[in-house]
Amino acid sequence: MAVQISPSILAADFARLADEAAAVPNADWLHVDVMDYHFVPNLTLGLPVVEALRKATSTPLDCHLMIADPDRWAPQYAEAGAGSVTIHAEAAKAPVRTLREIRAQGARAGLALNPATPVEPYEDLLPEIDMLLLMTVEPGFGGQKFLDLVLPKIRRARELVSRHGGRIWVQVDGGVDAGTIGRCAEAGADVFVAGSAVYGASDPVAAVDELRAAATRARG
Ligand SMILES: O=C(CO)[C@H](O)[C@H](O)COP(=O)(O)O
Ligand SMILES: [Fe+2]
Repeated sequence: MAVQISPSILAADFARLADEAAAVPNADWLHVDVMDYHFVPNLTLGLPVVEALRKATSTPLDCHLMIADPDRWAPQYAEAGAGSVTIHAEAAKAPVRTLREIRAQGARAGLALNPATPVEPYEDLLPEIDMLLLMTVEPGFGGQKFLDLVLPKIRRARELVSRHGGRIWVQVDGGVDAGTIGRCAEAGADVFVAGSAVYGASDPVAAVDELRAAATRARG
């Protein structure tokens, strides 16, 4: 699968979200970080903002739910028109049911793992998902430093996914920039979230192009 870039609006100006979405027409997705002050010590936005953003842009929304009760809320994000909805393995109590409900609403279903959460215990869930999100920072805040210790897990995730037919995308999220994206791509990631590296750049379009080129080069 070709490299995909998903700029995170966490690093955008929340007062001008429609303009910020329009600022990256070359992005494959818009990454929407939903935080609830419970699963992570930060609060961002919820369903009404996702509904408004969906109407404001044709770029598909990649919703990353960092919330304590994804089983209750995730299907509603799919219903609101998100193209992809990702729940955290550490938070979901009924992941099989929730992932199936996301898919039943027509969205891609994602499973996210914190840096210290191993991938192997979730192998049996792979048939239920379309994307595995590997956090490369502790979730909760943008602008953190990329954690190299996740690189071996990206490799193991790519191996597992390949064994299951290679249909599942491997996404990395946190501290991804022109300096770190190559290592992620080389390890097997194919979808790259970047907040600060895109919205903190003077030319967000050029930043997306540069990230895509660096990841594509690293994959060889
Ligand atoms: O999920 C997230 C944080 O929990 C964000 O998507 C991530 O941190 C992106 O921001 P940056 O590229 O600045 O690290
Ligand atoms: Fe995220």
